[in-house]
Amino acid sequence: MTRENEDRTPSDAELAELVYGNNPHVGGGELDQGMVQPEDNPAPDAEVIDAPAPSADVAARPARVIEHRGDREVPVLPEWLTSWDVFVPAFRRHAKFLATWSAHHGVRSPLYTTRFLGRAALGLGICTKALARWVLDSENKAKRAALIAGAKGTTEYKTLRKEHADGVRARLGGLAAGGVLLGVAGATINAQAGPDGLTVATMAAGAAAVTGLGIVGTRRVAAPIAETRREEVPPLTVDTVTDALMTLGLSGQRSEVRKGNAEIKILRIFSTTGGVEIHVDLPPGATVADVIKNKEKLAGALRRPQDCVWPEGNAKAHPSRLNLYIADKALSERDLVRFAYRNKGAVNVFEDFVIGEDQRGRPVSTCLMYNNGVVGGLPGAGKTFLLRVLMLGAALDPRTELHIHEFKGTGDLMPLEPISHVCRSGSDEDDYAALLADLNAITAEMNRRSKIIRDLPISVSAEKKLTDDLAAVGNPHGLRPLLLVIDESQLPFGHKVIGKEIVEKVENILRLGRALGIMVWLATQRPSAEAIPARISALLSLRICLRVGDQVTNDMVLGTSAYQAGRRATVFSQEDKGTALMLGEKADTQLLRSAYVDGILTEQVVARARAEREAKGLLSGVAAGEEPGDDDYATVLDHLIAVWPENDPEWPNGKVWADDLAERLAGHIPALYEGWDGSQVLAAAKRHGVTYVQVKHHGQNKRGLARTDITRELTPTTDEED
Ligand SMILES: Nc1ncnc2c1ncn2[C@@H]1O[C@H](COP(=O)(O)OP(=O)(O)OP(=O)(O)O)[C@@H](O)[C@H]1O
Repeated sequence: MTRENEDRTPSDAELAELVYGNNPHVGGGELDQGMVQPEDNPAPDAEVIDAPAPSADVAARPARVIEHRGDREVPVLPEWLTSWDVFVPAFRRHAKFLATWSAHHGVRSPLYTTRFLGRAALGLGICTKALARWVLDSENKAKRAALIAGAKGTTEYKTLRKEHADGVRARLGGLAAGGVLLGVAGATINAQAGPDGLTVATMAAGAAAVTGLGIVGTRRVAAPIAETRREEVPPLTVDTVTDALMTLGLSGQRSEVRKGNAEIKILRIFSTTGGVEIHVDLPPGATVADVIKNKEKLAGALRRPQDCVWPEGNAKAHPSRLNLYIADKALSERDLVRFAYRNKGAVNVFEDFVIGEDQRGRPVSTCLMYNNGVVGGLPGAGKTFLLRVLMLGAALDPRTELHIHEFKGTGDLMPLEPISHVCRSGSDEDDYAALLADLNAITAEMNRRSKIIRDLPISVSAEKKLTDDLAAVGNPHGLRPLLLVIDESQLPFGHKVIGKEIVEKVENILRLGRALGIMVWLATQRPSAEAIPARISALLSLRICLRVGDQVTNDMVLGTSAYQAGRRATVFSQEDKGTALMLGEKADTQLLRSAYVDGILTEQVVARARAEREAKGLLSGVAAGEEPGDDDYATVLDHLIAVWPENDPEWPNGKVWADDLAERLAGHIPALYEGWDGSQVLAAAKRHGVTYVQVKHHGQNKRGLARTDITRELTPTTDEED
């Protein structure tokens, strides 16, 4: 629709008024980045369709575009002079180059000297020959010979010969005079400065002569004296970077056109911590995502390993502003990342804490509270180490209650037992049962918290969630942050008997526990649909993907189409241990090199954390000796015998229905067996080699177990006794 008052094209003055409004800071001709330049964009000839009429109100407001004028400040000093972080690495890099360059050529200097003397000898030959030719006027020899041949027998012949002889004599005289002059100069120096002065002067003249002759000889040979190492890596100049970006065919919809490439603008190239940074404006139509997708090609074109080339966007500028960071060292060649809290420092789980660094060595932080997460990666990629970093962060907030279930069975997380409420390692039936029991307990705690928080007045709990203040040490409701960690989650989730129930319970905790201060972290080496069922995956807000083998696994951890979008943890090599892509903390994926925390350091930090918990009376569960630790190796068979007397009067034939046994177990250790039915008891017994039997009782025939089968299984064989 065309409005009445827009039937005519606005004049330049009107356009300027529209754009500037009455902004006192913007002068008449000061249109800048993002603004319409009247001379560049003459008023359109066509009708303006549906353009809003400038109401007095709008015209009075400065146009929105003015807010995006860009940075008009010009840095006074270069960054390396104002930033210690930039200066030190740049200085180190140059000093290292100078030192290695000097050593390289110093070692070869005898070779260079010999080569130069050889070339000086060649130069001497060249100069002597040239002098002889000058004295004998060899240049004109052919011309002279022709003249002389033509004038043979005439007086002119004699004249010509005489002229030549005179010329030669004169030049010889000149040479002799030069010699005499040299002699006189020598005698004068001798008289003035003595024999030592003469020696010095002779040597200086000799050195000058040898240098001169060497230069003459070198010019003839046309090969450099010094051996320069051919640079494998081209320097980062405007041309090399532009050429490399050109290979990506950025704005070309049709690759043969690529006209936008002409508009790649390199804005700055400068040294920064650990490398070089390049700011680029990509051609219109291309975005940083296009470059990130083609990182591999770009690295190839820059002749650098992929993990040295890090393209990033600059959200503050515009989607086509590329900040390209080229690291000096590949990730795997860098030093291990130190744990920021190794010796001192506390963590508040409601705030960010440092878990590692990124490709530029900048600290990477995360906040555990109100987040649930997953760590995925191939075996040996560094999952357990990463989990340890997260758990130590939680441990250093003495309020946090740790519930650790590690199903790999290697005890990697057991160093955290002294501060944990629950800490188990292994994948026996009782470990699965213990997880289920713990999930039940956490669910009960979750329900308790939800009631407490619901009943709190708004003035105390405005957001109706567990806050830092509500969880303060000594709060009357016993509210504490709670961290549940399940390492190798594919095992309990895939458990034939109780797997489904575990998944349901975890899903429920993920869904409702977040706001109530319950944080869940899963780790798996097989991030398949079984390891992280879709309903659970959808509830995980932080995703950390270490090295994975294929696109499917990559996308399981980082989300659908992550691989397509260039977020590829498949590019990490075996050496990139502890290096991951992290999604969730920022709008886009972040690279994370996690801090290196081995068993010894874990123990040290745990000792510190335990001391603080002890001092504040915050030890609970296994750490406080309230629950059996994981050195209780009893299995379901031991528990069955405990509830099954040898001569059970009710079951005289030594066989009992499974349902009855389930009830007895639940009464004996409710934390483990609460809610079990007969089939779970039979499945658990089967894992320990005891199969079911049919049991007739009171006229009914049901599945059950025979006590003798259990005792046989529990009796050590002769070999074991040995
Ligand atoms: N952040 C790190 N920096 C350097 N090296 C690391 C880092 N994290 C782990 N590593 C190295 O990688 C090895 C394997 O780590 P980890 O045990 O965490 O792997 P994993 O993925 O849990 O393996 P698996 O799935 O087999 O249990 C460690 O022994 C350690 O040497």
